[in-house]
Amino acid sequence: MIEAEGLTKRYGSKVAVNDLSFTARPGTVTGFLGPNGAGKSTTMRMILGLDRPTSGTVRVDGKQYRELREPLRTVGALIDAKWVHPNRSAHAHLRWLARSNRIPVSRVDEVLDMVGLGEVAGKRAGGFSLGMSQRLGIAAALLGDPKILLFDEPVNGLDPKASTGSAASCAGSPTRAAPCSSPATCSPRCR
Ligand SMILES: Nc1ncnc2c1ncn2[C@@H]1O[C@H](COP(=O)(O)OP(=O)(O)OP(=O)(O)O)[C@@H](O)[C@H]1O
Repeated sequence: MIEAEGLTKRYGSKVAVNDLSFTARPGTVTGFLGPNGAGKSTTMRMILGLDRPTSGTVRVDGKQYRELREPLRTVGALIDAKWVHPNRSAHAHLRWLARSNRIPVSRVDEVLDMVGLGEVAGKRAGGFSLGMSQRLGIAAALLGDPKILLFDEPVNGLDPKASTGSAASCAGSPTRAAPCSSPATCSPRCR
């Protein structure tokens, strides 16, 4: 579960997120909807401790992200698919993530196969297309088999087959709309 209370982020005089409160409950697909610049990515970065709120709190399973001992086992995230050292192979990138969270290295091969990158596991991530990078980011999010997955525009660059695949798996999930607490935030039913 993710719980935000009065979450606010200002960059100088710019208010990126204004007094946002919401609960993203287990077994639901919760979406952040809003125009460009509405504060969706900033909200996700605050959930993951990559941005510090100006005020308010956000907790993942009752804790701040930085308090999670092996965070990849609780929450898997894809925020920026190009955040990978370009000279590392897909396998090497996932290996260090796995080791940092005491995840068996055997899991690296599993998630690479899941996202269809098994055949290019040894290739430099810097040479990947956007869609391949997105797949690698999704593999990283799945690495710790977490209960919570947090994705920022995950189908950017994915081919129709991959995009439809994610929609199909979504269609089978139990979903429930959570209350909207800000114009920029709501929880649509999975379509
Ligand atoms: N590091 C930063 N420094 C200054 N302003 C920032 C910073 N990060 C984001 N902003 C500003 O905060 C606002 C919200 O940005 P954010 O990236 O969260 O929007 P978004 O809803 O994810 O947009 P998009 O749909 O285009 O991805 C924007 O006005 C943006 O310019």
